[in-house]
Amino acid sequence: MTRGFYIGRFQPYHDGHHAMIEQIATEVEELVVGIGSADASHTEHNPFTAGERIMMLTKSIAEFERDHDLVTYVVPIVDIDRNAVWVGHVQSMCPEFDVVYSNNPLVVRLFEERGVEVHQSGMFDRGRLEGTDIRQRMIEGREWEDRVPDPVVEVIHECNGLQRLRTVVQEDVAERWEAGEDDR
Ligand SMILES: Nc1ncnc2c1ncn2[C@@H]1O[C@H](COP(=O)(O)OP(=O)(O)OP(=O)(O)O)[C@@H](O)[C@H]1O
Ligand SMILES: NC(=O)c1ccc[n+]([C@@H]2O[C@H](COP(=O)(O)O)[C@@H](O)[C@H]2O)c1
Repeated sequence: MTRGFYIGRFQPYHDGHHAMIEQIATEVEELVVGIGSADASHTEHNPFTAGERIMMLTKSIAEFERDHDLVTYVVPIVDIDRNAVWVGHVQSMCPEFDVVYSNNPLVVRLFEERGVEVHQSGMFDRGRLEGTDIRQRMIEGREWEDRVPDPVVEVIHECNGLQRLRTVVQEDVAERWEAGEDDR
C-alpha cells in the first residue's frame, strides 16, 4: 500500500490541482492532501479560509474516492518561519506518507533534502489554470467558473467569496497607498 502527500494553498482549488490528483489517484491507494498556509485568509493572495478550502477539496475529490477507491485525508498545515524544519513540521501533522507530489520548486527541494521521494507531474494547461489568474478574473468580473470543479463554484458562492476578494483587494490597495508604496 502506498500513501502519497500533495500540498498546495488551493486559493482556490482549480482544474490543474484536480488533474494532478486524478493522476496521483492512479498511483497510490491513499493520499494526504495538505492545505498549505492554513493560517492565512482574507488577503488578495489567500482569500479563502482553511475550512472553505477543505470544503472545496472534499466535495471535489469525492469522485476520485468513488472511481479509484482512493482514501484521502485533508490536513491543514500552518506556515512556520523556518524552511529548514518545515518537513518535520508537516510530518508531525500528517499520517505517515511514502511519496510527495509537487510542482513547487521549494517544496521539492525541502523534501528531497530530507531524503523523501518526490514526483513532479508537470503543469496542466497552465495558461488557463493558475490561481493568481483565476483570482484576478474573479476580481474583474470575468469568467472563472469554467476553470474550477463545480463544487468549488458552490463553495465560493456560499461564502460570498467574490465580494470578500474584491473588498480585501481594495483594502490592500488603500494600505499600500497610505504606506506610500503605490506608484503615484
Ligand atoms: N495547472 C497546474 N497543473 C499542475 N500542477 C499545478 C497547476 N497549478 C498549480 N499546480 C501545482 O499544485 C500545487 C499547489 O499549487 P497552488 O495552490 O499554489 O496553485 P497555483 O495555481 O500555483 O496558485 P497561485 O497562482 O495562487 O500561486 C503546486 O505544486 C503547484 O505547482
Ligand atoms: N516555512 C514554511 O512554512 C513553508 C515552506 C515551504 C512551503 N510552505 C507552504 O507550502 C505550501 C506550498 O503550496 P503552494 O505550492 O501552493 O505554494 C504553501 O502554503 C507554502 O506556504 C511553507
